[in-house]
Amino acid sequence: MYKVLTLNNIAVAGLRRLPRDRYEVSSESSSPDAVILRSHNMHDMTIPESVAAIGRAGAGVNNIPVSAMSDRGVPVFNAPGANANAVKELAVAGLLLAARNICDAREYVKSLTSTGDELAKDVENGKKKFVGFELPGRTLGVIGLGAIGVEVANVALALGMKVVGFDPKITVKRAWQLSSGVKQVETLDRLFKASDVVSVHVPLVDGTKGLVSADRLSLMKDGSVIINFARGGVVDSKAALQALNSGKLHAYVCDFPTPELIAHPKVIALPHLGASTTEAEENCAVMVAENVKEYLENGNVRSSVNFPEAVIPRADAWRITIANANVPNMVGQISTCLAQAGLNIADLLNKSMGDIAYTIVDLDGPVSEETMQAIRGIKGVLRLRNLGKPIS
Ligand SMILES: NC(=O)c1ccc[n+]([C@@H]2O[C@H](COP(=O)([O-])OP(=O)(O)OC[C@H]3O[C@@H](n4cnc5c(N)ncnc54)[C@H](O)[C@@H]3O)[C@@H](O)[C@H]2O)c1
Ligand SMILES: O=C(O)CC[C@@H](O)C(=O)O
Repeated sequence: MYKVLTLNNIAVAGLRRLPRDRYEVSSESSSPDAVILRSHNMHDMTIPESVAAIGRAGAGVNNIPVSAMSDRGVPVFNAPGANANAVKELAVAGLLLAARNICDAREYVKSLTSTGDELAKDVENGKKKFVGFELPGRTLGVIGLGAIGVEVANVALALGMKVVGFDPKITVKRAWQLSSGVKQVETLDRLFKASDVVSVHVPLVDGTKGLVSADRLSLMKDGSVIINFARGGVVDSKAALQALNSGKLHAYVCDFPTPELIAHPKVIALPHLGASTTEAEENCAVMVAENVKEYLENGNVRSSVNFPEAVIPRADAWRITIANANVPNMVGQISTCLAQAGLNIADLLNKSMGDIAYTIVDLDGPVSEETMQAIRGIKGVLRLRNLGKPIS
């Protein structure tokens, strides 16, 4: 029986992918084989040694100690693209909320107590305070052209906007998806100078902390808009508040409220709602449950943020998997241990990503505990798993 600890509500459609005859899924477990979560902060918890895999039912992994897990030979899986449409739709909604002053206008209408002709007068008199702007001809700058950024850029073009994008590490897959109408800019400063609206879609890592800074905001035209459905830390919120006060910014739309942001009348803050649709929650849960199951049962790695993609279809063989430091002669030493035990290798795959290498070995006989100990003793081996024969 595999034990899976859930740290947030995970859509039932995903949990159903973990059959009850083989999986015990619970929100309390002291020795789980895997953890599945959404935004729970794992940095503050002690992660049991039993954990062999972590699955993030979403895109961002800044709530998970990924580097510490790599040191332990534990893959962290996420669900790339599974919530991109949901975030795109909310980013576009945010753009329209800001452009047409919809939140303030709604507040105004809610405040009206008049009726009949008086109400009609209040409506007509009040609306001049909420005159907005239209999108065609305005420029949207998209920072981060990944699963979400590409969708936001493409839909903005369809709405008649000019779109400029910045992503020095755009993948070939995303470049193919990006409309040819999106203009690439070479530097962030150029993007800020060119844009009426900037939307950020980058992960929160050291290099993106405070990326939307006072200096960059100062390059924008007066009355610009920042949209942040990435992470709170990507925008220097003090600088954003100052820019709102000076009129440099017309609005700051963000999914990550702080008391200061909530208190400001020009901030449109939402409760981390980007991925909160039934469809996105199900897509993420299904993708991550499938990938965690595939790793637990077959050792295959798909969509991990710290492990290389590594898949060997399951044959009628005994399988071991080894996560190790990406240094020379590891496969040689592992093969020697197996040869000394008289085991014949039927198939072997060795892949690496950064400092981590991962090896799947299919053998024509079972691996004894003694051989497992010998492999575990090789310097650089981080984690060894004996998966036996496939579950029939
Ligand atoms: N509000 C929400 O509910 C919600 C939902 C999903 C994702 N997110 C956030 O959005 C982020 C992006 O999601 P995604 O699915 O598009 O991820 P993704 O990995 O597909 O795309 C991220 C892109 O950012 C680029 N990038 C990284 N650093 C950059 C930098 N300094 N400058 C420019 N580009 C840079 C990468 O090359 C990549 O193409 C996630 O990491 C997460 O933090 C929030
Ligand atoms: O799980 C959520 O609701 C938010 C997910 C989102 O922040 C992500 O990074 O995918």
